[in-house]
Amino acid sequence: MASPVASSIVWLRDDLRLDDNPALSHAVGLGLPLTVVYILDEESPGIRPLGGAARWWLHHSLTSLAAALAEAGSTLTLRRGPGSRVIRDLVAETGAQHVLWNRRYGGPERSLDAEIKAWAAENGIEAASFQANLIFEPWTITTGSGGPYKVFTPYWRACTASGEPRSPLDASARLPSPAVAGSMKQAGSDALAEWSLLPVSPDWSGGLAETWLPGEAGAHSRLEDFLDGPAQDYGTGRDLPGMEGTSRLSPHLRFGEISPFRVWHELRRNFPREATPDVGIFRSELGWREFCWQLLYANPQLATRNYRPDFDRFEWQQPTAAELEAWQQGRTGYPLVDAGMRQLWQTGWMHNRVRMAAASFLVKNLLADWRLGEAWFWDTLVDADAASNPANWQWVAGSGADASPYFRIFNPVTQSKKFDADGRYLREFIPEIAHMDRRAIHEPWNQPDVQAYPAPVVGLHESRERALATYQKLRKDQQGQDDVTGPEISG
Ligand SMILES: Cc1cc2nc3c(=O)[nH]c(=O)nc-3n(C[C@H](O)[C@H](O)[C@H](O)COP(=O)(O)OP(=O)(O)OC[C@H]3O[C@@H](n4cnc5c(N)ncnc54)[C@H](O)[C@@H]3O)c2cc1C
Repeated sequence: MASPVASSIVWLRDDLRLDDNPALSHAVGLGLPLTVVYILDEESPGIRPLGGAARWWLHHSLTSLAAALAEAGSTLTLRRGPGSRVIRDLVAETGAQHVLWNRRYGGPERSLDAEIKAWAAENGIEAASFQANLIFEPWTITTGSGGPYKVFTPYWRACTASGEPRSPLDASARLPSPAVAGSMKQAGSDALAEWSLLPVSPDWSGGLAETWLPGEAGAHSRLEDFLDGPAQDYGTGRDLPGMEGTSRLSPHLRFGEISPFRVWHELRRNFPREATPDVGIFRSELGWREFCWQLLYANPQLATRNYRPDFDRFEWQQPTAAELEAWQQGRTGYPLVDAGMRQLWQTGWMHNRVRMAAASFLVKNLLADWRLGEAWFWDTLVDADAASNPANWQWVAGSGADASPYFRIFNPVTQSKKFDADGRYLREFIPEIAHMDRRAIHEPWNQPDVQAYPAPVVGLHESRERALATYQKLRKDQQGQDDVTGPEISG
């Protein structure tokens, strides 16, 4: 049997793109036959299986990636199984001497990558990793004492003071071919359909398909639309759920269909005079994404453990099945919460301001453990992100880093009047109350013609008092103090 010629493997993970993909660029530089693989790994220890909406996204994103690779003269190999076993198999099958990937930052993923690197070193194979998905890698931004930041503002100041991020790398029009006839085998691939990533019975994905175009082209067109419009007025527009005031790049960033370096530099190119306040605010939102990842890097258990251990004794209440269902299905009787939860179910996405209000309602008005909400979002968000989801849930719950203080209880009625004054967002998602005028729609229980819409599952006043009393008990237990400190803020 002819010995295989040298070749390389690029293992794509959360970087489903050709543009600004340093691992792919490195492979192009090597010029060797190239196997590009995506591994569906639901077996390696600690890897969190994707939720339903993310599986839907992944299916379509891989379809789009495969087409882009084919256009560049390559192919996408799909394999399922534990990452380390699959990579070893592929190396054996193709004779690859280089295994290349862009770095991930979650605990189990890092262990897996380290294991493969060690195995590669023992076997004389080059395993090289690259920076692609975070602009500021967690270990590069540390406090004076060398630890991770716990507060966003100084963290972001340190990031932005650390120099201009590198320029993005353009995609190569041509990738090395995947096989060399006669000497190197082309790796066999699973068929995407075998992975059953799409929902079947029932197929709940119609609203997702109407809303999104997963893949690199969809990501770039979202960015262009944003730069041409909402970016100019982001500081105000981002708070108004009834209009498209934000970028909606989150699922594209989650799956790495667009590089944060590309987003950063496109902002620079479009707004050359140093940032209007709106651009600065948008950039700092990208910073929150980076901050969440550095939190996860330092706290791999962020989705299961309180960041602040004092919250371990917080007396969350198990919501009744009816309460939890009402929240999940958008039937709490509070229009802003319900519109958000219905938007989530229909489109796989929810506006940030409404995420905060809906999350606050669950953890404060219903007094449910934040992990219940985090798990629901994990299953239903197309942008469900291993760092941003738990970090934001803990932020709302008060148990997280730089968190909103527990006594900050969003009032869904005040929020709705303030940020959706004319009720446009509420009308879009709650047909039962769409006929009400802009004053009535925020408090439909005061209206005579509201039969089709549920009555509130809890009273805002009592549930707020209960939440504050529970928090006060925690503080008392821990500090021997009587008082709940801090001002009362209701939205
Ligand atoms: C309870 C809760 C759960 C959340 N779960 C997720 C999640 O799983 N995945 C996720 O990407 N975001 C999450 N967020 C943050 C935020 O709501 C979304 O990133 C944002 O709504 C996405 O819309 P956009 O792309 O239009 O954002 P834009 O306003 O256009 O912001 C641009 C980008 O900045 C990042 N970003 C903005 N706000 C935040 C933030 N608070 N934390 C981290 N990154 C941010 C996102 O990558 C976003 O795409 C959550 C927020 C809350 C309150």
